[in-house]
Order: sequence, then C-alpha cells, then structure tokens
Amino acid sequence: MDRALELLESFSFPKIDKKEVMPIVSIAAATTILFASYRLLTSNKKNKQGYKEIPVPGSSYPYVGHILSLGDLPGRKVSEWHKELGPLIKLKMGVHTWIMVDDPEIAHKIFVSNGVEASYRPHSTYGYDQYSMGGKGVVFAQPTAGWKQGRAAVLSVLAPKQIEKYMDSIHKESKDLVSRLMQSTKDESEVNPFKFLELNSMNVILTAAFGKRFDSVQDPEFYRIATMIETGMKFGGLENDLPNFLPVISIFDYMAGTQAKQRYYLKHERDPIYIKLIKDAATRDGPNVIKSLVENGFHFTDEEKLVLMSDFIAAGTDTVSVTLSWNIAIMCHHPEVQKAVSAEIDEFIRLNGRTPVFTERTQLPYCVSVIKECMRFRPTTPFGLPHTTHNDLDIDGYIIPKGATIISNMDSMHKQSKLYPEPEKFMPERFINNLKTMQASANGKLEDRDHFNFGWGRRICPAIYLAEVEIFSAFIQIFSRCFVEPTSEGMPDIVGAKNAGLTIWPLPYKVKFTERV
Ligand code: HEM
Repeated sequence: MDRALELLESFSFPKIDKKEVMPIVSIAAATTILFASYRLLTSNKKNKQGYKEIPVPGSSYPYVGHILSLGDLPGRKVSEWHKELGPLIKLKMGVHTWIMVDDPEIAHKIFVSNGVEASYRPHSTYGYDQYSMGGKGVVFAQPTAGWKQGRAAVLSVLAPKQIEKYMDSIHKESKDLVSRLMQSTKDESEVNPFKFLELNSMNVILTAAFGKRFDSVQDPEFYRIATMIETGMKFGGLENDLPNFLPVISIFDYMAGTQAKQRYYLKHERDPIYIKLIKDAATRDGPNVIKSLVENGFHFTDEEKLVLMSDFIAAGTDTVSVTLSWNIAIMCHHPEVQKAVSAEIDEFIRLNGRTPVFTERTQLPYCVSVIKECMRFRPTTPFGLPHTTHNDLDIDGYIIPKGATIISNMDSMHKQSKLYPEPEKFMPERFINNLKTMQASANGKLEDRDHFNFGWGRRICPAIYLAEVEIFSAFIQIFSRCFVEPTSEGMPDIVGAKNAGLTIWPLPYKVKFTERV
C-alpha cells in the first residue's frame, strides 16, 4: 500500500512505467479486472452492423487499456500507431474510449461538418470539476448558454480592432524581449530563452487583461504567476487525470491526496492571484479586458469572471512562449533561413525606415512562411484540446461512439505527405502561396488551411489573431537585430521534446543572440 501511495502521489502517467503501475492496478483492481477485461474485449462487437471497425493498436492491457503504452511523449507514440493503422484509431484509456484522428479531411468532417455535435468537451476531474468550478469559463465548459456568453466575451475583447489598442504594448514587449536576450547573452555568453519568452507573452496577455506587466524575470510576482500557470497546465494534461480513466484508482487518489493538492493549488495559489488582478484592473488607467467586459455589457458572477480570466491567461501565456521557443531552436539549425529572413526585413527597413508591423506582413512573404513552417514542423500542443460528442457520429462508414473523447494528433497531422510533401524537411517555401493570416486560414475552407495548431470548429482558438500578432512581432524584432547561434555545447535538440501536459516544449536549450552587423 505504501508503494501505491508513493506512486500515486507523483501522478503523471507518462512517467510511470508498466512495472510500476501494474502492482497498484493488481492490488486495486483485482476483483474488477476480469469483469473489465470482458467488457473491453466485447465492446467492439457492439458496433452497429455494416460499419467499419476503427483499428485498435495491439498494446492494450486489461483495465488500463493503452494508458501504459503511451510513454513519455504520447503524441509521438500515437503517430507511430497512425502510421501502422491509418488515420482513425481507437484507444482504450481505462474506462474511456479515445478516438484519435490525424487526417485533416476526416478531422474536418468530425469537428466542422458535425460541429454542433462534436463541440462538447469530455469530462475531466481536474478541468471540469475543479479548475472550472463545474464548467464555468470557456475552455472546459460544455457548449451551453454560459459557454456562449464566455466565448462571445473573449471574441469581443480579442477582435482585431480591440487588439489595435494593445499594439504599441506588443511592439514594446518584443523590443524589450530582444534587448533582454542580447544582454543575457553578453552577460553569460549564452541564454536559455524560455523564461524571457514567458515574460514576453505573459506581459502581453496581462497588459491586455488587467493593464499589468513585469519588468524582469527576477520579479517574484512574475515568478509566482509563471509557476502557477505551469502547474495548472500540467494538471490540465489529459494524461494526468488518472481517476477519470481508472475510477478504481480514485480511492488511492483520495488517499494520496492528489485531488486535495489540486484543490489546494486552486484555492491558495490560483484564486488569490486572479481575485487581486481582477480587483486592481477595474480601477487601473488605460484599456483592459476587465473594463471592456463591463463596457460591452457582459455580466459575469465573480466565480465566472475568475475562471474566464484564468482561461485567458493560462491559454494565452505558455502557448505563445512554447511556439516561439520552438521557432528559435529551429532557426538556430538553419542559418541560411535566418539570412534570408534578415535580408527580407532589412529590405523593408531600407524602404520604410522602420521595422514592419503585422498589417504589412504580406510584404514579408518569406518571414510569414517561416513562422508557419515552424508551427507545422513542431506543433505547440500534442493533442490540441479534446472534444466529445453526445450522439454517435457516422464518419465515412465508421461510427464515432457517443461519449468518446475525440482528439486530433497534432504531430502526425502536420506530417501528412499529401498536404506537406517531404514532411520531415523544414521547408518554409511550402507556404509562400498561402500568406493569409492564420486566423483567416483557420476559419476558412479546409483546402485553404495552412496548419491545424489552433484546433477545429466551434471550439477553435478564439485568440488566433492575438497569438499571430505576438509571434510575428517577436520574430521580426529578433531577426532584425540578432543572429541566433549555437553555443559550444552544440545545437538545441529539436528531435526530443518535453511533455508539459497541454503543451509540448523543446528540451531545455541554450543559444546565443548575437548582434547583427
Ligand atoms: C500559439 C498560440 C496558441 C495556440 C497554438 C492555441 C491553440 C488552441 C487550441 C488547439 C485550442 C482548442 C481548439 C479546439 O478545441 O479544437 C484553443 C482553445 C482556446 N484558446 Fe488558444 N492557442 C493559442 C493562443 C491563445 C491565446 C493567446 C489565448 C488567449 C488570450 C487563447 C485562448 C484560448 C481559449 C479561451 C480557448 C478555448 C476555446 C473554447 O473552448 O471555446 N489561445 N487554443
């Protein structure tokens, strides 16, 4: 029992290997395994006659199903299974069924053509019950009137016209980011850019949301908020929700106090931070989202506002910094691409006497293509956010059963050779004829989409424009002033990755930001 408690205390199944979990399962589930196995083995037979079977990878164990086979990087493992079994596969995740899809055409049919049905979120113990206080806010909410109001509010404060209000601050943050990266390189001769990128994206989103920012990565309050966000992202990872997959484990979870830890985190770390930020924002000078919500006639209870702002900050910080972190690591590997990017920016500066802004992006087709290709080459999230359906869906003769968790596998979806020839090669030119904004592309026809990082259908990321402006601004500032070079330790590792729950990070790396001459 002690062993089981010890293991459960450090919940995170990608880190647990088969040898470690089997004893817990066998202790906890001894009496249920036979029954559960019987149900798993017979459940496929319940498919309606005449429908094709969705392939199931072989490495499934009684009761836990595929949980133990996913490894440290579930997205990569699922990509291997897609290669072997095709674009739709079915996983058994304890008592839940996951349908994984990596073909954009099929994903479009599920999430867009059947958008009303497929816009639910699967239940999660942490995300739904605890984090969102029973489905408040947007991210974990079910598509009810409350979600519609929350989403309408987010869309209204993130509309391109509204973002204009924050454009100067976004540009200032990008310039400060580059100064810090260059200064740190001078001081230490190398730098791990991650904290600086986090400060940049947090400042943008905190300024927009609450009119608040930090001057330095050393600021203890920045550190506190960054840690709070990272912890939340980790708790929010689908794979960290074991009691939801394995109800028999919830007794151990209860005893090990994992849920109590999550409640403690929310009550004593997350909530006080947001309560103060929201209160202070209401009386702060200048525009911010808290004031815009009132001006635009939205009425939320205190709890709804807290979860909404928590969604806003959590979804808007790490996503952008992780994307930029991959971008810098990839660029370090491609000095020839950096030279071409710098030449394009220099030409713009020669003609206009200043660096370009987002609305001038079509004058920098190669830069736009590089930004898109980095996001295709190393997607920001392994699985986007999961959807579910309340009714069976008939997709090309397959039945997606009601209640199944439906997930796009970002890794292999962005390696489809019919869409992206030679997908393992980093080739920015592939996007040179698709310079639409990512927002227009994501909300347009399937054949016009550039990539799928922002998800699908009615739940598609509502902040694409802001994300794109931030990424463009930071990219232009970095490569107008710097050359990104490897340290004496060598190139950043862009093959390995770190599973951070909802996002997937490059392994920690250091590079040099040297001044361009
Ligand atoms: C590179 C940056 C970003 C990426 C890759 C990204 C990706 C995503 C994805 C994959 C989803 C789920 C879509 C689906 O369910 O199919 C999502 C939802 C969401 N994102 Fe983003 N996002 C980014 C930036 C942002 C920013 C800056 C914000 C906030 C200011 C934000 C706020 C949200 C919200 C509130 C949702 C939930 C929408 C809903 O459930 O209706 N995201 N994002």
